[in-house]
Amino acid sequence: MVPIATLGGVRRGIDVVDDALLVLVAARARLAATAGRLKCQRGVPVRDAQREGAVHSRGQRLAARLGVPRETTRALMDLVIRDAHRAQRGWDDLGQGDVLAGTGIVPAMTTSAHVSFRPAARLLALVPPPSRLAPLLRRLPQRTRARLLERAMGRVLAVPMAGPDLDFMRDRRLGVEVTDLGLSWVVQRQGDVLRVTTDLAEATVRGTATDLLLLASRLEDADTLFFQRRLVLTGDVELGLTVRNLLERLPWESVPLGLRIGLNRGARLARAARAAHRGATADMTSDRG
Ligand SMILES: C=C(O[C@@H]1C=C(C(=O)O)C=C[C@H]1O)C(=O)O
Repeated sequence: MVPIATLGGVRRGIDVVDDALLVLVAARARLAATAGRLKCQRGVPVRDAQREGAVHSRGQRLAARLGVPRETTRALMDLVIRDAHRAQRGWDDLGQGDVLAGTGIVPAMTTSAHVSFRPAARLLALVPPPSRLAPLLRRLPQRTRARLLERAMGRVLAVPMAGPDLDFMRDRRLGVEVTDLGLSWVVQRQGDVLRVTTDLAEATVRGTATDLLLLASRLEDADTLFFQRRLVLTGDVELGLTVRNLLERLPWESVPLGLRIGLNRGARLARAARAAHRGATADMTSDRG
């Protein structure tokens, strides 16, 4: 029998998620401190019940799509809003923004609580790069990984599959290789579904997890990614070019909204984390130099 994921492996996954949660909570508090400073400078009250209501509603809308219970969402949003108030303490106590406005007097907190993008970049640099997640993913049995990819492709490509766009994929074998995760699959259209097979690929799309996610979420277009060679096609040229053309004109609006939002946020986070990692590496190099 194929072993199911181990408890130790699952717990390492939970640790990664917990780390990411705390990084996001810290980033939110810093942004809230900046919002507090800006409101104080403009002379408007730091607390804003209307905005808090909107924050709760947005959270509930996304939670409903993701299947997160209402109560969990309510409690979580309450907690982070309370944390924002804590981060804004000082601006709130001044409560005299309108008095200070126009006087040229800048409260001391402007400098101490000032939030630049560098601390945000430092926080993002804590998000584990895909290469650190690779061992975790590789622990999943091959069959589970294959089913996950089949389900993801099934959802993203449901509409083009129903039309003629993907007819060319019938009985053709396309490889997908995620270089930094050390993972690869060969996909074949069988009937009206895409299946992962153990046969050799005729053509392969290769790229990092972040670049493939940027492609899937449409934050960067296929043309740019291939032109800059961040995505590379190898093997059967004709099949490769057909796939490339298809990627360029995939009907993005046909992807379910919840999935589009999830992909978009995931891709943005991955891109920002990658930029932060590169920045951190550059910093370390220049510190040494
Ligand atoms: C961060 C802000 O300040 C406060 C904190 C909020 C939050 O945590 O979302 C929302 C409204 C304000 O009470 C803001 O006005 O955006």
